[in-house]
Amino acid sequence: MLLTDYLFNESKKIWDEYLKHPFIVEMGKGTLDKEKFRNYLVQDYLYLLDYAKVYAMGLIKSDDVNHMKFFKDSVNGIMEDESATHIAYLKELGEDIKTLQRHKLKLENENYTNFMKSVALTGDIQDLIIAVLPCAWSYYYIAKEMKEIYKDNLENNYYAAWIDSYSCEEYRMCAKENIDLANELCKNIDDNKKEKLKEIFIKGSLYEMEFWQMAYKEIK
Ligand SMILES: Cc1ncc(C[n+]2csc(CCO)c2C)c(N)n1
Repeated sequence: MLLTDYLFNESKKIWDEYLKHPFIVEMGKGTLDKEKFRNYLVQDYLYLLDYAKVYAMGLIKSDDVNHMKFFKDSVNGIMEDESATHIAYLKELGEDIKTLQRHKLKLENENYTNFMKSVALTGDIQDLIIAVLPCAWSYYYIAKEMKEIYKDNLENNYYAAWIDSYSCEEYRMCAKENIDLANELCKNIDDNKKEKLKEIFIKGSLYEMEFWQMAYKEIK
């Protein structure tokens, strides 16, 4: 069995809870409070800056030129393409884009990015790719499921562009490249390492849930 199939099975319960989370359900129905969405995007913009640093560390820890290029291209994709969807929504919501990076990280956000940065600094390249995988993969999983569950609700849904940006073919490929690299880098691991990687993957999946919870629970 592929390592990523194993990790998916071990975390599926958590991932299916994402789909029931009120933030996701209300986005799907189009009823989510726009102020909550705006605060979420500001936090997520800051999150992406730290996330890009983790991929930059992946480049440093790689010893294969194709892997280096993957991490380089990922930094670019995160800092240009993904941030662009955030910025388009944030502009429309009246947020001042020039001062975005001055916002303060909320605790749950900081805990999550500190976790990934610490794995990136103290672990090996296998630990690193597994720490970022719930992030790179779960958004595709969520958006793809939302597209099906809420298919009759998307025409005039304010959040349809968000759902589209994470369920589109380009993003499917992005998630797949991360999954494929994880399987390639981890193809010769022993059972101890597999157990360690499972713990990293589950922790990342739980931090993703905390992020949705953080986004939903407070307006500011
Ligand atoms: C909290 C949080 N988790 C995951 C993503 C999704 N995401 C972040 S970077 C990236 C590209 C993968 O290389 C993707 C899909 C997000 N935006 N915010």
